[in-house]
Amino acid sequence: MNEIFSAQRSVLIAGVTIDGSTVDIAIDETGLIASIGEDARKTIDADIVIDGSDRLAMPGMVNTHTHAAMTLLRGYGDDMLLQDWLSQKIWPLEAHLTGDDVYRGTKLACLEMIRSGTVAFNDMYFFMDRAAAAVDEMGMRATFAYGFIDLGMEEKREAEIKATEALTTHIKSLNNPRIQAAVGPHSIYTVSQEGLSWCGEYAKEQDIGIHVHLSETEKEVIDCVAQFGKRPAVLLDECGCLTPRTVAAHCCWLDEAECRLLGERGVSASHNPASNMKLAVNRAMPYHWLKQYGANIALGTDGCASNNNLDMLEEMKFAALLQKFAWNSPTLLPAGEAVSMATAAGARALGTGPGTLTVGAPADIVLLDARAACNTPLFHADSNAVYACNGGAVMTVLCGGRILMHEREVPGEEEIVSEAAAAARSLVDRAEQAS
Ligand SMILES: C[C@H]1O[C@@H](n2cnc3c(N)ncnc32)[C@H](O)[C@@H]1O
Ligand SMILES: [Zn+2]
Repeated sequence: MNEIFSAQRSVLIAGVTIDGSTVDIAIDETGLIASIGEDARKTIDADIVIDGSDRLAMPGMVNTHTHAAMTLLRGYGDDMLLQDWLSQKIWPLEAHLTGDDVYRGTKLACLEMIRSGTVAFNDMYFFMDRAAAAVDEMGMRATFAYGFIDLGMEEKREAEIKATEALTTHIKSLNNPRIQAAVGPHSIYTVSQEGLSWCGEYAKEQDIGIHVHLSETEKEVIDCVAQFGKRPAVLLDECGCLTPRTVAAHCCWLDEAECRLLGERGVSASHNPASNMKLAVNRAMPYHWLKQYGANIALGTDGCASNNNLDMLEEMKFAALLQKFAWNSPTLLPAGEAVSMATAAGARALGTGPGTLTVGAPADIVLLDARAACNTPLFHADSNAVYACNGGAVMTVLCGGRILMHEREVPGEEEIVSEAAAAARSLVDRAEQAS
């Protein structure tokens, strides 16, 4: 059994169901889908054969907004207002984080994501070299941005610039096609205009993406208009931070003109419905406007302290339900669109491929249990995936043709869990001793 996890080999998924038809998926040793069809098994002499009977194949999911190592803060502070939650609970604890904590927390996050069908994620946090090491070991894809926060102080800005440059240099030196760097200005309320402009220019110069929080709360918009006389998306745009490689998380309080601006700039909006409802930001991302103006609308969970898990199957349901409820329209964001947000749109946001099960695409593939209660009866696979199932229905996960989980087994799981639990305990102890 363990052999199947070890190395990159050619793989045949035999007799699996896609869109109601039974097909084979052949994956070559470079990790690409070589053929899909009734006779795909004849096209390769596969090293590994996965039995696809009783399995539904879907593209691997992409979580476009995470703070992965915040798994260690799961349940540490709940049921609070965003500003209080960040300033009273989260930031004081994060002040004690170490690189080892981030490594262990990110391993736990990867484990959780793999177990619920996610193959790639867009991360903003600290000690990102250690997060990258965790992702490399787990075999996933990720984009890493150092969370740039200067609070308007020039001295701090210099330090954040150095940290951003160091991370970019480090990630580029890894030369790992699964791991990318991005620039991570935290938000317009934690980064000065000088800082934002530096981020925009640096991303352009380095030819990398931008990962930012945008219009999460009404307070962010009101304060921005009072201070700068313009709305947050306009400010970001003037600082060069709205690009086709920008992922803007939340986007709850955008007005129609800002949605048009995001569409014009080709920005990806990451919808984070569970976090938004938990922190009661009190407005749902205007999906209809973003769609109308052609923004790429993807999906994310946010960190585990505001969700409190990383299950993208659950997140699809939250997205579909929140949009319908908030905009009073049961036809808004149907199941098929929710699946596209979690797969193709996410892959487009991070540039990891088409995010579809097509010949030539990276073999980022999830196999769901067709026999699970949540998949019974099976009238519409997308409907069950979005409205009935959660990550527990995920049986097998491949990323770039490599098998990361098979029949719900992930190598090293027990150790990852126990080390993360110990790291979380020790982090809280250190913070409490210091206070
Ligand atoms: C990268 C930084 O972003 C913080 N962070 C985590 N969740 C949110 C959120 N919903 N809104 C704003 N910031 C957040 C992390 O706690 C870290 O300090
Ligand atoms: Zn966030």
